[in-house]
Amino acid sequence: MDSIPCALTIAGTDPSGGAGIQADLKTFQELTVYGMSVITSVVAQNTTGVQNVHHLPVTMINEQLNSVISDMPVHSIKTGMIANKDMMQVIAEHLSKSVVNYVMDPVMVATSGDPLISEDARSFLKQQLLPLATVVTPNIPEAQYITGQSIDNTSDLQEAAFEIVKSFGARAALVKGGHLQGKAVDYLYDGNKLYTFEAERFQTKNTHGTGCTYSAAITAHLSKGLPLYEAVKQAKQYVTAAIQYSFSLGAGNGPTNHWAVRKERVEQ
Ligand SMILES: Nc1ncnc2c1ncn2[C@@H]1O[C@H](COP(=O)(O)OP(=O)(O)OP(=O)(O)O)[C@@H](O)[C@H]1O
Ligand SMILES: Cc1ncc(COP(=O)(O)O)c(N)n1
Repeated sequence: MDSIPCALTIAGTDPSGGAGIQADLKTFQELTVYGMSVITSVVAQNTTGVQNVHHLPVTMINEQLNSVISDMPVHSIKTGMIANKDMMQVIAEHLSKSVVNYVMDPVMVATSGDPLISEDARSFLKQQLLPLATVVTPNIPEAQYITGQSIDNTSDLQEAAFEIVKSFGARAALVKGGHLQGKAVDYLYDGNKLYTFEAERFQTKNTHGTGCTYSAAITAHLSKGLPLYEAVKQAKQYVTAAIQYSFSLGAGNGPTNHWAVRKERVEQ
């Protein structure tokens, strides 16, 4: 491996800086990983919701991928918002040739409730992209869509993690319990073992970009060569601190705080 760990995010943008490409690059930077990005859609959004979306032509997404892959070392890849099936097809072609870890955040809807991908993209994601993933990181609505089962408690979360690996072909599934009550519990199933990651729940509405931050932190740790369990463990610590100290910025759901982890490290 080259001396500098390098990670690539393929996702949409957030000009307010809380989610999407911007959240991913902040996370990579904070975790001392060299960050690179391929933009799928330019999204006019902020803490209150999505105002407009402009999808880049598929040829442009393909060319961005070629530019990065032909020249730069890529030690891990994450995908976030991929709005339509055509985009997914071209991204899947690149991913199927790649041998590096692939973290799939199956982004479907923003925290604000605005849909971010089309119906046909959802089904393509489930059938074609999921089997390529080293780990997929659905929240509850996304895990419900993938499995077709409702998730009301932690035992349903565990079942969903098993199901996504056994029936849908992801190598591992991290099903996130952020949308339940009580402790913030997530389950990772890697085909052999089920792991539990538990943290205190903070009473805050400022959760814009938590899913992006978490999956980007996992990607960063994987590009440093950490095994999956350790990468998720450290990423959970990162996202928990980023939520604990999240910013009350904007009129809606404020963003996560990427300095929080550094601040905690300094204070220890
Ligand atoms: N209020 C909270 N306090 C502590 N941890 C939380 C809180 N809300 C969510 N989490 C944790 O944050 C991570 C992201 O989980 P969540 O289920 O919210 O993902 P998501 O829905 O994809 O995020 P997003 O809000 O960006 O769409 C998980 O580890 C979850 O347990
Ligand atoms: C470009 C982009 N990607 C992902 C999300 C989801 O993040 P969240 O659910 O936290 O709003 C988003 N809002 N925008």
